[in-house]
Amino acid sequence: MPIASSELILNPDGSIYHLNLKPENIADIIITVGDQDRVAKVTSYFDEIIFETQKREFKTQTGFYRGKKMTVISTGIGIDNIDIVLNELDALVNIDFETREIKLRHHKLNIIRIGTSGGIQPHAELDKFIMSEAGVGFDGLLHYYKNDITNKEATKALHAHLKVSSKKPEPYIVDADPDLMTLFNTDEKVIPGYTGTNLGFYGPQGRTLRLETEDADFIDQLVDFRFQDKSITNLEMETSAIYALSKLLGHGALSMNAIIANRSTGNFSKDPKATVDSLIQFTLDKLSKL
Ligand SMILES: O=P(O)(O)O[C@H]1O[C@H](CO)[C@@H](O)[C@H]1O
Ligand SMILES: O=c1cc[nH]c(=O)[nH]1
Repeated sequence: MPIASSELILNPDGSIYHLNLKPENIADIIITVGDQDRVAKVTSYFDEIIFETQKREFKTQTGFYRGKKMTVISTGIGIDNIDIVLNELDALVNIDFETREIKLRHHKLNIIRIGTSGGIQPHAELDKFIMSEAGVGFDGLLHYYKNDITNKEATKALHAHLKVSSKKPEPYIVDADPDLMTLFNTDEKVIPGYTGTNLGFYGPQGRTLRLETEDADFIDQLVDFRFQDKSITNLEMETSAIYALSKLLGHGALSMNAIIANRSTGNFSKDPKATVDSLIQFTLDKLSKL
């Protein structure tokens, strides 16, 4: 059955609705960044850029780094944009836009996020790189999809540990791609950890400016959580959904996080741009060996 034009929406030029991309515009290695200005920072290290486009916050450039074809795309901030970016990237490789049918042979992408994040454990120090071994989702997106892809033991341990308002979405934990983790984990610069993802920067990450939060000890509860030898090291706003949708759609995913704030010490990086630049170069070097 062809997918209806209200569901798979194509622009008049045949590109997909939000991303403005056609299947031939993307590589199998996809780097996602939140900030649209970070796209050009990544591709400034490319040997060649062969394609670029932008619609809203979704800026894309495709090119070659050390002979490897890669696409860099900005997702903007938040889980809602990840739902769009992951579904549309998958459609580009796994749905035939002419027939609107799902292709018989599955095409796998490797999706690597280069993001910024706030450390919540003392060892998630400013300007370090956290490799997310798992995404801990407080956002609820996964519950809108039929799924059986969570790390069940870790999720169960988190449910037993957390004491928060029942009005909040049920948290879920999804593991990173093991092959991508092996590629990135061989470097002393990398700190492995579980990355908490939530649907806001202030209240949902336990920040109070003028508003009081419900569950005032939420971050303390996250700091104290342990599963085997794992702890939640950092918080940001995309990783859990990237991991969840990648796993559901059969793609590999890994999230790399530049720690620019540390919530346990109350400090912010003196030079976040330099830290992000260093993570970009580190990630590109690793991906050139994929
Ligand atoms: O720097 P990026 O990749 O946008 O990531 C982090 O920064 C934004 C919040 O400032 C959120 O998107 C969060 O996940
Ligand atoms: O604390 C932080 C820092 C960056 N991004 C976030 O989402 N949280």
